[in-house]
Amino acid sequence: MPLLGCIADDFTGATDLANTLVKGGMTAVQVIGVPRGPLPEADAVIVALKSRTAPVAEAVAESLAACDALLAAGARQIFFKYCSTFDSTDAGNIGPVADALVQRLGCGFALANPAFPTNGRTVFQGHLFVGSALLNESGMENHPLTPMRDANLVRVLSRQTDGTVGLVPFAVVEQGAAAIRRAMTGLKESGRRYAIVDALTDEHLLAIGEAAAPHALITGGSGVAMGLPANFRAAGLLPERGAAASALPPMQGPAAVLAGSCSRATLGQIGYARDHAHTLELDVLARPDAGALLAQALDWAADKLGDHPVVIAASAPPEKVAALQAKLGRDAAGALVEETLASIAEALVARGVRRLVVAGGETSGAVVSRLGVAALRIGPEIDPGVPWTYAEPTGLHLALKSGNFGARDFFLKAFGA
Ligand SMILES: Nc1ncnc2c1ncn2[C@@H]1O[C@H](COP(=O)(O)OP(=O)(O)O)[C@@H](O)[C@H]1O
Ligand SMILES: O=C(O)[C@@H](O)C(=O)COP(=O)(O)O
Repeated sequence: MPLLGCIADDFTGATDLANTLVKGGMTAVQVIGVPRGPLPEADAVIVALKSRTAPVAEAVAESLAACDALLAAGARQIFFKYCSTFDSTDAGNIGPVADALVQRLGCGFALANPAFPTNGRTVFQGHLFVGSALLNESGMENHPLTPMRDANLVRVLSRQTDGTVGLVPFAVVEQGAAAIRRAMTGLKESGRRYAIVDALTDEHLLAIGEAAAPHALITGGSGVAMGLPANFRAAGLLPERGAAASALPPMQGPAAVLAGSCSRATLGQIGYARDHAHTLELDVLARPDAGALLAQALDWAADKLGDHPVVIAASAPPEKVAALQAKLGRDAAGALVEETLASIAEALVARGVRRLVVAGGETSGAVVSRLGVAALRIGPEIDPGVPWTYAEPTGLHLALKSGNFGARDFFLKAFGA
């Protein structure tokens, strides 16, 4: 019976959250899509949805179905995981999904906190920073699907909900868990449905997690989940599990990287890979045809597959992304690239690839769905927020890298190359 039931709005986000919980000593399994049968045995079950950019009604319906399955399995607390850069549009989907969950759980209130200080995401006076830049000056203003043009999360979330949004500011968070809990209770009693909670450090996140122990619903990035294992331990529900929480079968076999993220970090990682691995950069704009791009990639990879990774990227800088979107429309451009990379993944696995890194949340969703993966067991961390996973029933090792995560050498380092 899971202690914590999680609903993640994309697949990389789900592994990021699972990774945090495993590091905190919980066993965690990521299931792909709304569970249809019995849930796997784990302290935390993370349902990975591809709902971040889905139509609002679909995102809400799937999230509620996931919530119902988790509650039916006995989950004691629900966590709604979204991006540490609050990826969403004014239409949603963070607000509408959170609204639906608040209503389903009858809790009237939830905190909202995307901070992830280890990866440079902090929240101060309700404003989200990426490193030293405000969110809207961090490169996220150019995201292909969810451009973030306002760093004030109170405002951003207010535009997505008919509830009201308050703030638990830094000065309160600094005082620790009891003060944070009092502030959240005060906001709830004054009619606020949400509180954006400031956090600059892991200590802040641990205090927020402790303060939220009695909450039915927590919403945020993986950072705010850091404090949750201790709550279950303090309640006598979670035994000490040590390293057993992240053990996976041994990894071996041909290696590949597929990149569909156009984030600054991923573009940098592709730049590094150019000098250290066989790297193919697909020119989707010149040839917007999934079948032709698949044929090109397979032809190129034919004599290169082996223990040293091959890297195949559709990623492009903002002006090229904008040009493809102008030609095809935003959603069709994204769907074409996702279809292309999913087909390449399927063909590479058929040709023997056993270890695969996928860069990008939407991209990972497309690839994992195509590969027929039902669940991911979480293994050791490669870089903050990105673990190796073991995909069942396919027996592949997969690392789903959030677009913005990972060091510049991530695509080599993941394979020890
Ligand atoms: N060259 C390109 N032109 C237009 N869109 C692209 C291109 N390359 C990738 N995309 C799309 O951009 C989106 C990137 O989103 P995602 O995979 O979630 O990355 P991130 O993790 O950085 O958010 C995907 O829908 C992908 O298909
Ligand atoms: O919280 C995060 O930043 C990640 O877990 C995440 O959700 C990233 O999504 P993508 O950048 O779309 O991979």
